[in-house]
Amino acid sequence: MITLSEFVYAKQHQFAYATGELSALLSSIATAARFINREISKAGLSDILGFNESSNIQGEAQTKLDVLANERFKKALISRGEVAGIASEEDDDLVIFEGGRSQTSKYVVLIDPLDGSSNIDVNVPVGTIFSIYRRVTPIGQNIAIDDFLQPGNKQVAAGYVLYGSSTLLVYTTGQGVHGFTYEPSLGMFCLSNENMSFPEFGNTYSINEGNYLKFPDGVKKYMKYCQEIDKETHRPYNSRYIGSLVADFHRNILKGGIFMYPNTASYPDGKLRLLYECNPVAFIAEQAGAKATDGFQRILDIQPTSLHERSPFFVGTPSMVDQLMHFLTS
Ligand SMILES: O=P(O)(O)OC[C@H]1O[C@](O)(COP(=O)(O)O)[C@@H](O)[C@@H]1O
Ligand SMILES: [Mg+2]
Ligand SMILES: [Mg+2]
Repeated sequence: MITLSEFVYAKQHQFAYATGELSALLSSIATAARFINREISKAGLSDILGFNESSNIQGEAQTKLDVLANERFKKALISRGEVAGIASEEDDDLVIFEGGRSQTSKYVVLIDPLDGSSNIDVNVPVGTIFSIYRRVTPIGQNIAIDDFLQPGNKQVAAGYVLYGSSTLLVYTTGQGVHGFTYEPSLGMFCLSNENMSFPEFGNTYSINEGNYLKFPDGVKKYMKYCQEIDKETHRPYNSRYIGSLVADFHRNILKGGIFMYPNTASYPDGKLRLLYECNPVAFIAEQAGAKATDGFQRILDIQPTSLHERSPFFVGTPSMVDQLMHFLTS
């Protein structure tokens, strides 16, 4: 078995930047993920379920696990010298690390500490999503918002952790997508899925059909297309929706398929957050041979303007995204 740090070390010559920095960053994320995995696996026996008496800047009630995961990832990233600061779904503003780090450390991390919060209390898979950039502000100056508002095509690494029937950490640095399964008796993430790639063909569509009446016409037409009977094109497709982006995406990267969260009447700009949900998942998707768009442009080319901005998100098997785009643009 090859552990995460052994694999990253062996591959470090592929990482465009200084030796060891990436493995340090990934191992701090793995450390926090191990802790969260332990808390989730025994959640029913502890008081970790339910809501905290707080809400985040998006007005969403924070679950206790949202808050715990946020604190745990911050603690793990602060303990490393490479990170100058982070932005998190659960923090209204940037978290600039002290002790000179803001002037000297090279990386910033954007994170969704707990993805799929609505599924925590019902024992359905949830995740963590992270995105890593090199700072643009010169060393010696304090990092600022511009270091975080970089387009997704500038990411140096991205990944997710899926806390499911088994726990996986999946990441990319732009040289393919690799998955590591948590081995509890070793307490380590071990290589289980090297060079992951989307199957060429997909027959699963994933969308919250409960919002059907609120969807743009193009999305409604595409859903009808998915539901039509046509043996030649393997339709009707299967409809699968877990309600945790990480879990829905992970199923599709293994089996093929398309995930869609359009703009709706309730979320005119979409629900998912560009910086710490759409961009990292889009980077992984493209590295695995898939496509990711907001319905008009490549997600990774969007120039962000605010930390918690939302975006419509369509990601998956290229032929399925192309078919959707045909309905969205015609
Ligand atoms: O319940 P809805 O509206 O379908 O939304 C589900 C989506 O919202 C999310 O839960 C948002 O993420 P958070 O749980 O991190 O806020 C996604 O994981 C998921 O894809
Ligand atoms: Mg999320
Ligand atoms: Mg979240």
